[in-house]
Amino acid sequence: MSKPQSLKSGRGLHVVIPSEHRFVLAEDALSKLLLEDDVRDRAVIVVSVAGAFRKGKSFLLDFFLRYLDYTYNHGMDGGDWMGSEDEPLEGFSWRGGSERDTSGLLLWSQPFKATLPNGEKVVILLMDTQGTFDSESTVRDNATIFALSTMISSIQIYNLSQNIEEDDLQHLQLFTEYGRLALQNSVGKPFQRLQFLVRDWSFPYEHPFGAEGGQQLLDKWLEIHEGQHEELQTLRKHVAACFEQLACFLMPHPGLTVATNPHFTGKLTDISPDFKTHLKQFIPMLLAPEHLVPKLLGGQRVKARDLLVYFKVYMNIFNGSELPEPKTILEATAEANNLSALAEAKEVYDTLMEEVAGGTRPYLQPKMLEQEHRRAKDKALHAFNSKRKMGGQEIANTYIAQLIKELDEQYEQLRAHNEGKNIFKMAITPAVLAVIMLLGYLLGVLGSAVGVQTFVAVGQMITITAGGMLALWGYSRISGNLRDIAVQIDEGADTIKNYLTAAALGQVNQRAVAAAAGYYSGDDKKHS
Ligand SMILES: Nc1nc2c(ncn2[C@@H]2O[C@H](COP(=O)(O)OP(=O)(O)OP(=O)(O)O)[C@@H](O)[C@H]2O)c(=O)[nH]1
Ligand SMILES: [Mg+2]
Repeated sequence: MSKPQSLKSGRGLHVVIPSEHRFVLAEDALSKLLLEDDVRDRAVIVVSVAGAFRKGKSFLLDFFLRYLDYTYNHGMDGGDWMGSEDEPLEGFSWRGGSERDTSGLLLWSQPFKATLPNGEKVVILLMDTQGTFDSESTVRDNATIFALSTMISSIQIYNLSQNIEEDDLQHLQLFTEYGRLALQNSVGKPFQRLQFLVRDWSFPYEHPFGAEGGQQLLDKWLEIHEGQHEELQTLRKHVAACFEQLACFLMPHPGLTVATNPHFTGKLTDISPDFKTHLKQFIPMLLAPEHLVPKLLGGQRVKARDLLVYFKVYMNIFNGSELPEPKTILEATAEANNLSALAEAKEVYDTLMEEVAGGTRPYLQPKMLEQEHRRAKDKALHAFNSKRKMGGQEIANTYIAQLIKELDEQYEQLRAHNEGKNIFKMAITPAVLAVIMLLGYLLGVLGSAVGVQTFVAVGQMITITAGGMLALWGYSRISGNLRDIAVQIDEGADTIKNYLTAAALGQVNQRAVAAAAGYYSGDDKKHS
């Protein structure tokens, strides 16, 4: 048998390192740890502790280390694994104070080799995590660390202070949902065991310290009953659907020295006996050989060398651009408010425009249509602005810009649709072009009759050009291509039509004036 390793020679190995709100995998360190000869082919048990910062996570893990060292490095069983009364607590870095300590993810540099009751050789890895909700981390940072540690571990300990509260469950929902997205098409429940651990539990007269009281409290919290608001039900169903096993343990307060004395070094003498008693229950409950939970993915045991691959894949996903950005509750609510106001404003616009330019309405003069668009747009903007929204004007402004863009696009479509209704206009362009062709032809005939070749050439050119335009216009109208050119031809034909109409009317007027003048002069003669 190999010589037992000393805990003192181990250390917390930084395997996921934060860097400017992204996380970097320390691949070399992780490979060295997981690809070691007698480790790589063993199934892994990964025990992680996660939760809010400054709540004694690393401190707790150092007691895990003592138990694991005693049981698996020294092969001892049942005795006093906690160590001597005045030995400082060492291992993963922990300390008092209000500033966060742990960053990223750490694994203990010495994997503990264990044998399950069925003879299977496994390896236990302890994971310490960056606390959530410190002043430096974004929602995305918190979600990434929590989700990643939940995905990698077979037991995730959710470390809570004093009680389980609704927002603890809401954060759990947000973070596990983020992890579930990253796992994509996993079948069944995506994660294994979630162990709630309530620190400083102060109501043992309601639910006693330990696993039983914890289970009572957890059952109460996760209960779904009739009349409960749907939102609360969804949250509870989500938590239950994410984990294979859920459990809870209530820990007593460790005493004022632990909580407040800056010179406290972790000596057992300074810790309340109640706390130590419950640590002695809690830790073997998770780490004794018969309670170890090997890491499973897709129903298969994960070996240490596989874990390395999973780390790499997950890190790529979290650092990539596929996952949506997790948002603060305010951001998400503001977005929802603004989106619903935007939808209502669009409805106002659609209803007003439907009345004047809907499918069953006749063709409308473009100028009138534009006026109606302006009016409906103003009303829509007014509807958007008068709706109460969270998030302030700055966020609202981005949605106003989006609303204006969408309404203008809608107007463009209505305009094109309106043009399509103008049958008269559809007939004008080919008629004008046909008249021009005819005029060109007549000019050619006249030219050859009087023997002026220039007239013949100009006439032919006019006929050919007008014919070409007619063909192009027809092609565009049928195929929908070259719409700009067709619109220009329409405009040109319209101008020529107006000019010809004006000219013809001018002629008619002149004749009428002349006829009237003739009538009166004839009359005069008659009357004279
Ligand atoms: N009240 C109370 N304090 C505790 C408990 N366990 C440890 N502490 C104290 O909490 C402080 C923080 O301990 P850490 O283990 O560094 O806390 P952490 O959660 O790892 O903190 P971060 O790494 O910053 O997230 C230390 O002063 C511990 O003495 C507990 O059960 N209750
Ligand atoms: Mg810590």
